Amino acid sequence: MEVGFLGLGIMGKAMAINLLRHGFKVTVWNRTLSKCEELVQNGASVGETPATVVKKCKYTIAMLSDPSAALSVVFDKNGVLEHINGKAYIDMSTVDADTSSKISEAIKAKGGYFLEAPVSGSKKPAEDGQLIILAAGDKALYEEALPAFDVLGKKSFFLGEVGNGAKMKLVVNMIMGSMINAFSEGLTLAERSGLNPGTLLDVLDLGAISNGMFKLKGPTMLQNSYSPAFPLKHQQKDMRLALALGDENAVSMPVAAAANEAFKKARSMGLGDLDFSAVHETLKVPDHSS
Ligand SMILES: NC(=O)C1=CN([C@@H]2O[C@H](COP(=O)(O)OP(=O)(O)OC[C@H]3O[C@@H](n4cnc5c(N)ncnc54)[C@H](OP(=O)(O)O)[C@@H]3O)[C@@H](O)[C@H]2O)C=CC1
Ligand SMILES: O=CCCC(=O)O
Repeated sequence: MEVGFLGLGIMGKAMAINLLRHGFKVTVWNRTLSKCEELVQNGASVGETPATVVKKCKYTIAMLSDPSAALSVVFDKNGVLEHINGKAYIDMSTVDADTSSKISEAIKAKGGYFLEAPVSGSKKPAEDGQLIILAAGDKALYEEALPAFDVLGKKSFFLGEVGNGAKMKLVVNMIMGSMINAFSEGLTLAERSGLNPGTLLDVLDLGAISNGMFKLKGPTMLQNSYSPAFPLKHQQKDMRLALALGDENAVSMPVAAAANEAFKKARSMGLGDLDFSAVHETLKVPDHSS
């Protein structure tokens, strides 16, 4: 199976390498061209623009930072739309349902096929082919894409009409962003009240709220180490988009709103490119209010 791959950031690079390792022929494109070099060393070809990749490949996957990047790669000059007639486009970026629907409508109007397929799971699951794929849109395309999804992920869900994958992803990340803030507050409270936060990690791990994220991020947060697996700026984008979904549906989300403020504060402190667990640093800023 020959696939195109647009966007070689933390996730896209790992996913494209995985496809190559499993025998897929992959043609890559990235806005910053130098990031294609490592993929070429792994056997990929390079396309000069999104349009040339789509022209060459029957299926093209995208993994881009946010709604504005996802729209630009499709609609701009030399973008996906130029050669989409008869071709398939699978956008795995985390965006909102409106963005996904705009892309879907434009692609279908030009005679192409569209599936949204955002993922749960971060850098390591991407490297290991252990993502959770949240697909929606063209069911026939979903079935054709399963050989690729089986390499990229441990489980794929088909969620119905375009937008449902985006919404599911935003709900999951809204929960995750709220949880990391509660966790960070707990670590800080333990430390400031004279407890050993390492012992708190052990206690949490034995109880009902034990989870993979606390296990993975707890030790590195205690070391103030935030090498990016999931960049904080993307987590804040997901909180913002999830809160907008809450607005549309009149769902009150005070916990998520507070978590979003913490991520915004972290971004204002210049931490946007670090891992999302760097939100922990916001609690270290002295509070002069008392
Ligand atoms: N990291 C993670 O753990 C996870 C991330 N996601 C989601 O996956 C997507 C990618 O995340 P991740 O790989 O971490 O992000 P990165 O920031 O590492 O990569 C972003 C990619 O988008 C490209 N890009 C950004 N703006 C534009 C633009 N205007 N035009 C074209 N290309 C653009 C970047 O190109 P360039 O190299 O030129 O900057 C890069 O290839 C995001 O939507 C994120 O929310 C989903 C699950 C987990
Ligand atoms: O969008 C990023 C999600 C990260 C994760 O699921 O661990």
